[in-house]
Amino acid sequence: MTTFNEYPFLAELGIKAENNDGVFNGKWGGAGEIIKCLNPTNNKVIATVRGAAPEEYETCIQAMLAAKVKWALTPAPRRGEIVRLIGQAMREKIEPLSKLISLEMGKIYIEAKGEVQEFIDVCDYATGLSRSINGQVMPSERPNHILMETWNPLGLVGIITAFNFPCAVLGWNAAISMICGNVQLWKGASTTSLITLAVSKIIEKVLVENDVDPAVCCVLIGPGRTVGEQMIQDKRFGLISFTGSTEVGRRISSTVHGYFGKTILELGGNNAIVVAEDADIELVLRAVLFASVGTTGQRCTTCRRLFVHESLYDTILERLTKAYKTIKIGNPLEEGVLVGPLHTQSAVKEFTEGLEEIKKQGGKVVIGGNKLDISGGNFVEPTVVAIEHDAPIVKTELFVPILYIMKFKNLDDAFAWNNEVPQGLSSSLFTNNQKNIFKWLGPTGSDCGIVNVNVATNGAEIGGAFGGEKETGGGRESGSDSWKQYCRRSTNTINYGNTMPLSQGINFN
Ligand SMILES: NC(=O)c1ccc[n+]([C@@H]2O[C@H](COP(=O)([O-])OP(=O)(O)OC[C@H]3O[C@@H](n4cnc5c(N)ncnc54)[C@H](O)[C@@H]3O)[C@@H](O)[C@H]2O)c1
Repeated sequence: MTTFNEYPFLAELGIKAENNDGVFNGKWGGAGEIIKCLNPTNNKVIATVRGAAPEEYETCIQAMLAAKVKWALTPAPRRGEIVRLIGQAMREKIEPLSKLISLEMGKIYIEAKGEVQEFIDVCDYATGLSRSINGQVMPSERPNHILMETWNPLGLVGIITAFNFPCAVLGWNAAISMICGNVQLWKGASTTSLITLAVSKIIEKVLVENDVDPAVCCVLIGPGRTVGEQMIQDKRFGLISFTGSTEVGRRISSTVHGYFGKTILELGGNNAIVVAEDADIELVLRAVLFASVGTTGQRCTTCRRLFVHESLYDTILERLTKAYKTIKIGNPLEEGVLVGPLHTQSAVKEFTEGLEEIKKQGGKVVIGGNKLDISGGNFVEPTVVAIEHDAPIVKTELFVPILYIMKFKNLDDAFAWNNEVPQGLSSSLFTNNQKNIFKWLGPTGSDCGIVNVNVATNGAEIGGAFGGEKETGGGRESGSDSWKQYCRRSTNTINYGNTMPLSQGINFN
């Protein structure tokens, strides 16, 4: 028995109560394991999906290979128009899709809607970009020669995504990859299979209605250990774009780089906010609350470490504690709720075991710290812990709403603490002092991929390149020049003269 009938919006997205097909190779199928899609608010089954059987993998690859050339030869602005129509189709389904994201992933409705909006925004961005992806022309040292570069598609792109952004991360990748002329295979997290299905159906409809081979966007639903492994070991992919944990990212890096394949790796974060002596406290409090409890602490950019100047520490701790007390925890589809459940029961275990370890390492719970018994779901209290900056646990990413708060005297120490962890995704400094700002942005400042001032660590806009350094993987997605990663660059020298001068003045006669 599923709880499907309680959610009328599922039918609007083309989802059935049982045995939804979990493979799309231009046609829908699925002959593998049955996946039960759970609602983290009560751990009841919403619907079931039949995942991919191992042999169905090759049917996707063959369909993609068959679709590849025509798509690569379609003019980029036409590809951009298709992406625009996908964005439009997502706009039309924003309400049911956002409800599904809340239901299956567990984030609150307004954040889910923001996630779909992000997908739409990146489609609009990619549409514009489809008329401006360009190479350079450089001056040649030889007479009657032109030196330039061209950017061509990579062919097959594999996109493996995490549970926490089950819709937007596909958009970041697929919209840009499509305008670059690639065909894609998407494997979402199996715990968010219904979202993968719903988004794929929206894309399929646009492709079919516009006479594009729907195998341009194929889908395989199934676990990482089967489907994911098949993808990362397949040299036919020009790129594997992976979003997920550093642990799995390490496996992907060693496998794909082992055959000199290309990757985009968007891995774990351990993000800090540094509050300088002259910071605007009102801004700090608003930013810290959103950054530490938003998405129940399950954003890669969640603020996990808060370094506060000693002169502000007591005030900030007191006001933050007050604010934490007012947070409404509950069903993410209910208005007014700010914190939904954790995504899985194993995340609840990570929370409780994490807190035990924190206490062993000298951490003191200031507020929160408990598992909550609400409707049989995966609820926990957002938690603040006072601890030393260099406790080993502070250097790991616990993917739950636990915020570490630490006091500093000297801003240089706080900058060093920001950089002392293995991860390097996002960081923010709160200050009104321009010397602090430029130091933070400069060579001895934050070593992260995202370095902010007076805004939270999370909530990035799509126009910038998103990603991080060190164990966050080094990849960049979405805006700026991230599109280049979805292309093969060639440098071209063209001789339009009648002689053969050699570079570096070499005379070879
Ligand atoms: N840097 C970023 O942009 C970013 C964004 C979102 C999430 N994340 C990170 O993702 C993590 C949370 O997500 P998660 O728990 O879904 O991560 P995860 O690593 O457990 O899973 C991510 C994806 O990898 C697949 N996978 C697992 N094993 C695989 C294998 N051997 N081969 C191929 N694929 C495999 C999973 O099925 C899933 O689709 C956190 O660490 C978070 O910081 C990073």
